[in-house]
Amino acid sequence: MLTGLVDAHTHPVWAGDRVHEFAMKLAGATYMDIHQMGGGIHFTVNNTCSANEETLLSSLLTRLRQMNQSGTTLVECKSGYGLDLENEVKMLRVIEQARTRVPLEISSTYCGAHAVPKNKTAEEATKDILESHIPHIKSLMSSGLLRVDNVDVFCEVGVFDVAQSRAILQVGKDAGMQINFHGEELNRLHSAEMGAELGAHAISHLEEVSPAGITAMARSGTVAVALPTTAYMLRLRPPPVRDMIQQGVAVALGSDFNPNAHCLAMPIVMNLACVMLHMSMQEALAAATINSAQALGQSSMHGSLEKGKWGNLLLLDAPTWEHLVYQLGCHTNVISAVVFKGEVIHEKL
Ligand SMILES: N=CN[C@@H](CCC(=O)O)C(=O)O
Ligand SMILES: [Zn+2]
Repeated sequence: MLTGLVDAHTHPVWAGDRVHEFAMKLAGATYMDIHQMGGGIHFTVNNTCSANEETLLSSLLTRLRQMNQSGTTLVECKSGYGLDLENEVKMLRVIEQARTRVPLEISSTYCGAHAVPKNKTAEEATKDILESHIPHIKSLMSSGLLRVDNVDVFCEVGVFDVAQSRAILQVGKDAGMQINFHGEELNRLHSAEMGAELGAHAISHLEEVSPAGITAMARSGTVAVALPTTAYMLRLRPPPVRDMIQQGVAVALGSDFNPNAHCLAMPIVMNLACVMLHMSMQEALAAATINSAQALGQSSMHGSLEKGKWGNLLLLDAPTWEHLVYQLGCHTNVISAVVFKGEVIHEKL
């Protein structure tokens, strides 16, 4: 028996797959080549803006149920393929509706600063987010129509710079959201230091984090969310997880499920973390449970089997728990049942 898995970073609300971009990347295109050509996030934004709420909800529920069957009992879900206020709120509403339809806990994230919309500069988009998006979302939160747990930005060259990201994250925090953002993925911008200074709960990616950034995160108690599927798909240098652990940073794991990294299964992520990020199986288990719960500010009720916490657990059909990590791609055979809040919600056929 193991505690339920916690997926600390996903983008599960979208329409239109990007299998054609997988082919382009295999032929040598980089993530940013495709993004700058108007593909990548922009391709998904076009398709997601054209989709209605019912279509988005239906595909989201299918994805969440697949996560359930792979052992996930708490998952972070981002908006970020709307970019304009109307479509960002549409995505957040879809996530809100999913909360009562699937037996798993959702931590929702407003990620309106996921890319710069085609008709705006980054500066204009930042102003729009600060003056229009966040105040509107805050009012929906106050009136009980939406619960939004986290605020996110993609802080990257060609997307939002450190000053713009700082402003968005601070205003999101002031509106009652936890700071949890994409930093130091493709270029070293020292956003880890900025996030630590703002008291970020978590920073994801961190492939390019500096030693000073690691020290700052250790000091502020900011959780590092490592995303091995992204480093694998994009053939990036993996984040320096060993240095982080040694410096006392809690490392969590996320599937980063999105049209670029189509992986819903935390046991696969744990295997990749062991091989690519040099984590032990015990470290990967802590990262995919209690540390991920901490990244989402939910470790008091999730992430371990303890008196007073939710009864979220996996029953395994294997000689030892390590088989969940070791049997790459066979996790649905290894998991014989998933229990959420004390109820069996999935059983192996
Ligand atoms: N890096 C930014 N965001 C996502 C990718 C989203 C996409 O490519 O659609 C990530 O975490 O990997
Ligand atoms: Zn992401």
